[in-house]
Amino acid sequence: MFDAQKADTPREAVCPIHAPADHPKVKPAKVGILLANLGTPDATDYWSMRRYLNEFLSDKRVIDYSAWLWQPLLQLVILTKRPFSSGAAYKSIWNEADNESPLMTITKKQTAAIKAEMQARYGDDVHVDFCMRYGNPSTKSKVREMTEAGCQKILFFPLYPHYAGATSATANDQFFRALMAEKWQPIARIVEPYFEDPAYIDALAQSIENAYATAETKPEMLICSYHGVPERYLREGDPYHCQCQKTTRLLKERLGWDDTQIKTTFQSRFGPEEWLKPYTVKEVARLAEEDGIKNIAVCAPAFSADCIETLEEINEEIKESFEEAGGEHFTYIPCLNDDAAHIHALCGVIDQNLLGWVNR
Ligand SMILES: C=CC1=C(C)c2cc3[nH]c(cc4nc(cc5[nH]c(cc1n2)c(C)c5CCC(=O)O)C(CCC(=O)O)=C4C)c(C)c3C=C
Ligand SMILES: [Fe+2]
Ligand SMILES: [Fe+2]
Repeated sequence: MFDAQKADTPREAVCPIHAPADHPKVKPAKVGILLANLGTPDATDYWSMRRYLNEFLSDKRVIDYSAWLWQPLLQLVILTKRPFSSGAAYKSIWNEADNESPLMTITKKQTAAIKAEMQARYGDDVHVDFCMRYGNPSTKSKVREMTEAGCQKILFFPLYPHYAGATSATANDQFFRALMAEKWQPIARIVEPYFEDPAYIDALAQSIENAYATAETKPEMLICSYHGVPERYLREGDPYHCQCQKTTRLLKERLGWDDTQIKTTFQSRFGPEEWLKPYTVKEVARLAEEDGIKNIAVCAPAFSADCIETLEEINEEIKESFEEAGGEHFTYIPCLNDDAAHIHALCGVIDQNLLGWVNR
């Protein structure tokens, strides 16, 4: 005799007497771990670039101007030109072998490594996958897949060490929108920013120590170049700037350095507003011209994976700016990507957030 009081899950509590014969099959409960990154174009041609940039730059969390003012400018001016220039920049770093952008390739590798680690710890109780905020694979499609696979709980993990409205918050918004479409909404948790996590700081420090140990000539200064946001966002309450400054401080302390050896800068300014300063592209030129610094290293702690902003903007444009100003040696230190120490740090963050949901 069916006993609803003894049923383990609410789905089992569907009374067999009253449930119709075609009642959806109940799947064993699983926990979904959904990693999220920004998104990237599907290809470098004009229309693929336009679709991607349109979705990205129409997001009010990214550009918060009134749609009445912004949309005509975006559709009629920016999206007629930028898809060409950005497409050319993507072309210079494109992963031709897999016909995808580096951000996509690296996110796949990170997901596979985290999946292996999580399954070793928790077996088939966990289901690991990734989605993107813009473009493919969409957040909505992955939430659907996870629910379909029997995930009654989902841990959503935006792969940004720092909180910013333009990154973590908009990824979370998209996740919540996806949940709105679910008939039986899974229980959800969101992972908080992990920039202070000692294992993340340690992984960053190790990558810097390795780069310094193998550099031809030891860099005189390390530039921590973070993606910028309009300076106004800080005044309006976005904590991103403070979290970046703190990351550099924690890194400096972990490396046992002083203020002359490490510096915070911000890159990727877009549009006419003032963004967070100093701007990386100007600061590296100033260091070479005014301070006579010949040898620098640049790392990008705001990015969990190498992408257009690091491989093209830092390692091509910013490098050029340094060299044109008289700099001689420019070392780009890659993002943590799928380094073992990074995967270990990310899995540690996931473990903390799974407490009470799974047993080892
Ligand atoms: C225009 C406003 C933008 C804000 C604000 C912004 C914040 C922001 N972005 C990242 C991370 C990434 N941005 C990437 C690309 C990218 N960013 C913008 C604009 C803003 N970003 C544009 C227009 C683009 C596309 C490329 C271009 O045309 O210049 C990427 C890389 C994606 C890839 O496919 O490689 C990442 C990652 C952070 C962390 C951030 C604020 C904290
Ligand atoms: Fe960006
Ligand atoms: Fe850029």
